[in-house]
Amino acid sequence: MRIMLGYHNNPGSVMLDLRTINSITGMMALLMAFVLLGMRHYYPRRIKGTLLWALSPIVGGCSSLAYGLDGVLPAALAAMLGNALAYASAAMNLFGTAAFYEQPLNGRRWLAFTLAVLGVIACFMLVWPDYRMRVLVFALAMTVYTGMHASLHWRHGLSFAGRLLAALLLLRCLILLLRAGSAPFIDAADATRYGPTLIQMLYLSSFSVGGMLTCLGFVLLASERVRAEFERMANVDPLTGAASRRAIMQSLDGEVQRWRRTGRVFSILLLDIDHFKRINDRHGHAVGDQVLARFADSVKSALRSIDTLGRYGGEEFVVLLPDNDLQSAAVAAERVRHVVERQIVEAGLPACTTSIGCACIDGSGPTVEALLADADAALYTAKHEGRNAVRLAQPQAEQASASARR
Ligand SMILES: Nc1nc2c(ncn2[C@@H]2O[C@H](COP(=O)(O)OP(=O)(O)OP(=O)(O)O)[C@@H](O)[C@H]2O)c(=O)[nH]1
Repeated sequence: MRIMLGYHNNPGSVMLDLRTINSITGMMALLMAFVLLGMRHYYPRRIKGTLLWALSPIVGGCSSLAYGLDGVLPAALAAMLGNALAYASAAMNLFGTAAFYEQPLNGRRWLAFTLAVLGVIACFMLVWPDYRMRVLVFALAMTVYTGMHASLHWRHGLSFAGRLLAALLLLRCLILLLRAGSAPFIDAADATRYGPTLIQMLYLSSFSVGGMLTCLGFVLLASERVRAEFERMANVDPLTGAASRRAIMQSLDGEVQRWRRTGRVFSILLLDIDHFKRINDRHGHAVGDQVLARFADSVKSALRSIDTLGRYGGEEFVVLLPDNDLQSAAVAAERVRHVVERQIVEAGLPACTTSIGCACIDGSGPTVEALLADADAALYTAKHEGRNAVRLAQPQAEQASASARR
């Protein structure tokens, strides 16, 4: 089937031919590449692969240029250079994606594969000149690259952008297979890069329009990751891995709402490392940081998976214990106190203990602030009575009569 893409015999109309469309989309892909290059300066360092993604369309553009040097350079050299750069561009996309999802890929194996493919294409160019075989081998090898790339996005990109990229790349695979399947029927005498057949048009568009959409997908994917990363940074304390103060306060608020709706009680523990200032003063701030991180790990190891540890500030932490009354919270607190005391020494860090105040929503006021104030009062008692101890909040009526007695 042959199609005509543009007619210029009507002087009033402006029609674009395939070459123009390719040039425009190629330029847009380059623009996306520069957007990615610019954006990556603002990405957290943990986001990998974006440099390779940004370089890929640039190398792809060089590949098109190299094909266009036919006539300036010997035809075989221009074609081989174009092919090599096209594979380099595909490899950059593939390895960029592998780095983004932190999936290992064997670079040597892919290099060997690419060199073998280029060797075979060179043979069909110089030893047994056969344009159809060159098209077949090039398209099949590119299908392998694109298929692997699509499968990475399919398996690891569970977001909208990941799925979009997987679908785009699968479509490109299909077009490449069509191109490979049609290779034996190409009219070799008439074979030009911009030949006007439908498959040729789809094939070239899969590189130009498809390349531009892939770049757009990369920008979306990276933006999604940046948003998730910032959310994680806002919700997780970087030193200890515990929930940030903002996140734990949100969890406490949610738990109070749940209690109001369902009546299911919960308790909190307020923990404070004893004489932490001394550890800093004697061993230095860096060791103090290690103690804090180890402390958080130890507390987490003594909790259930549904409990949440949050850093309240400095060396003070809060634990949310869903479905716990005050007595079971006290049992959990004793377990935490023992585990912390043992594990920090076992880790080779300066010995330290913790004081813990427990409060239950049932015995406290019906707000997060009242609950924290009760736990704080219990913690104060634990500190006051010699530290390394667990104390329970007194029900408010008892507190009132106790302060009246004082
Ligand atoms: N290394 C380190 N120290 C911190 C951090 N945040 C707070 N601190 C230190 O924690 C210490 C808290 O000291 P204090 O509030 O006097 O309490 P303490 O020495 O633990 O005494 P008690 O609570 O009464 O047992 C201060 O020296 C803070 O500088 C941190 O992120 N890293």
